[in-house]
Order: sequence, then structure tokens, then C-alpha cells
Amino acid sequence: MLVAEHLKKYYGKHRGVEDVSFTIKPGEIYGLIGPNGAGKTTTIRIILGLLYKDSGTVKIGEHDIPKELNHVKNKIGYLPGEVNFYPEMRIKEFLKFNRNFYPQIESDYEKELVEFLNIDVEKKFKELSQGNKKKVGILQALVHKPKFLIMDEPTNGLDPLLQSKLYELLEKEREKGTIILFSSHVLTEVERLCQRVGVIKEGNLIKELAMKDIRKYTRKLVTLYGLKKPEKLSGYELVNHNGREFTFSINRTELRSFLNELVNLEFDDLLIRNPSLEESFMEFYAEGVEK
Ligand SMILES: Nc1ncnc2c1ncn2[C@@H]1O[C@H](COP(=O)(O)OP(=O)(O)OP(=O)(O)O)[C@@H](O)[C@H]1O
Repeated sequence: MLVAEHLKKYYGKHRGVEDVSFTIKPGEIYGLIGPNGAGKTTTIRIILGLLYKDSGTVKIGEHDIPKELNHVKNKIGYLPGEVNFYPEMRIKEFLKFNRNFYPQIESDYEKELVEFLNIDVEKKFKELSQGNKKKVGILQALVHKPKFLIMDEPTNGLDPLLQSKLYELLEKEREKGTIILFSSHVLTEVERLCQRVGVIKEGNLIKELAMKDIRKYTRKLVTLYGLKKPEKLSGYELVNHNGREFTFSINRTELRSFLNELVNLEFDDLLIRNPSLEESFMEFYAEGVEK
């Protein structure tokens, strides 16, 4: 298990996190979701023992963090939000260097990951794009087969192909029983991957959602411009209305019937988009809403 209880951390006067608690079980991917500045990175860095907390408890397996970090260190895999290594080092040199820290690394598995992620080991770090640096970061987080995997916004800056490769890797890890913590501000990816999600607002974990609950929040916003006869759509949730511009919030199960209705309606243009995290979680994030 990975347990965080009542984590609190201030950077001087500035709030990092106020009160964050959750528990992750083996074989579970837990998503920590919240907008920029909500406290995801602070939480992750406390859990990894990289940052001292003001109060609260962290347990990774049996071990109290940071006190007993050394007992569990080489069972943890971590992908930071920004991957930075020695700029002059070639990837193949880095892999060798990394093996010194993790005697359990199997060269066959390392090779498998290099190939799966399509990493050019001859390149130096300074020659890599952000996306390619991230690939090396993913490899480093996974190559020693950690029991605990912690990833800070792992898909940020990844192209769609690489994103789906990462999802595949995480799914495999989950099947092996790895405990996975994953932070994100993209609702659709936590919906796809996570068994449970903790919603962070201004340093507080304000809500925990199971997968079936997350689905309720993944809606499409459909804006119709120059719509005539809007009353024909009165069965759907209208979230914004400005002259002849109408925006509806449509959940997954009603999307098909909604689109069918449109066939018989007159309008000038339409836009379908995913809502931002704040829009999806309006009921939690709206100004003045307390936990
Ligand atoms: N070193 C620091 N000094 C002062 N304040 C900090 C520091 N690091 C983070 N903070 C503040 O702590 C709060 C939480 O930041 P944190 O980086 O944990 O959020 P986040 O949810 O990970 O957001 P992001 O996605 O932008 O990284 C923010 O208000 C941030 O400004």
C-alpha cells in the first residue's frame, strides 16, 4: 500500500498543500487531478521524500517516509514533470550509470524498453527534444521493475503515439500489481487509466471518485452557432446561451442521440470540444465552493 495522510506543506508563507490524504492498493492506478498550482507536484515530492512536510504521514509499503526511505528507495520508480539529465551524457552511458543504482536491472528488459519506446541510445541528452527526454525518463522510471510507480504529469509533451505506448506500459504494470500514482490535469486520460481519482483544489484533496463516477464528468461541450428552433433540444443540458449561440453539455450516453437530432435542425456552424478540468468539475471548482 501507499498511504498519504493529512499532508501539509507551506513554502514560507505560501501554501503548497493544506490537507491531502489517500491510499493506493496494489494493482491500482490512482490519479491525482487538479489544475496548475493545486498541489500535485508538492504531494508527489513529499511522498518521494524529496521535500519535507510540515505535518502528516507517508507510508510506502511498511516504511515511513522520509525516515525509512532507504529501505524502499530502489523499489520506487519516478518520472518527474520535467526530465533533466547530464546534458553531455549519451543515453547508453546513462543507462550504464543507472544500472549502478539498481542491481536488479535485467539487460533484456532494458533493451525491450529501449526498442518499445524507440530510444536512440547514441544521442546525447542535450540533443534530445522534450518528448525524447521524456521517453528516457519513462524508461528510467520502469527499467528496475519498481513496486511503486509515481509519475508527475507523464503525458505532458508526449505525442499521441507515445501517449498510447505509455498507457500500454502502465496497464501492464498495473496487471503485475504495481502501485501507481499518476498526476494529471487531463480528465480523459485519468478516466481511461485510473481506478480511482483524487481531486485536488487549492492544496486540499476535496473529493475521491471511482471510475464509474469519473465517467459522469467526461462530457462534451457542443456549441451551435445561428441555431434555429433551439426548443427542439430542450431535453439536453444547456450551459450557455448568447443570442443564437447555444452551448450544450452532453454526456457520453446521449451524444449519439444528440447528434441525430442535429441532422434535422438548422444552424450555421458547430464546435465540439472537451471541457477544461475546471469546467468538468464546476461543482468542485466553482468560486467559493468549499470541500
Ligand atoms: N519552491 C516553491 N516556493 C514557493 N511556492 C511554491 C514552490 N513550489 C510550489 N509552490 C506553490 O505551491 C503551490 C502548489 O504547487 P504545485 O507545483 O505542487 O502544484 P501542481 O498542482 O503540481 O501544479 P503544476 O501542474 O503547475 O505543477 C502553488 O501555489 C505553487 O505556487
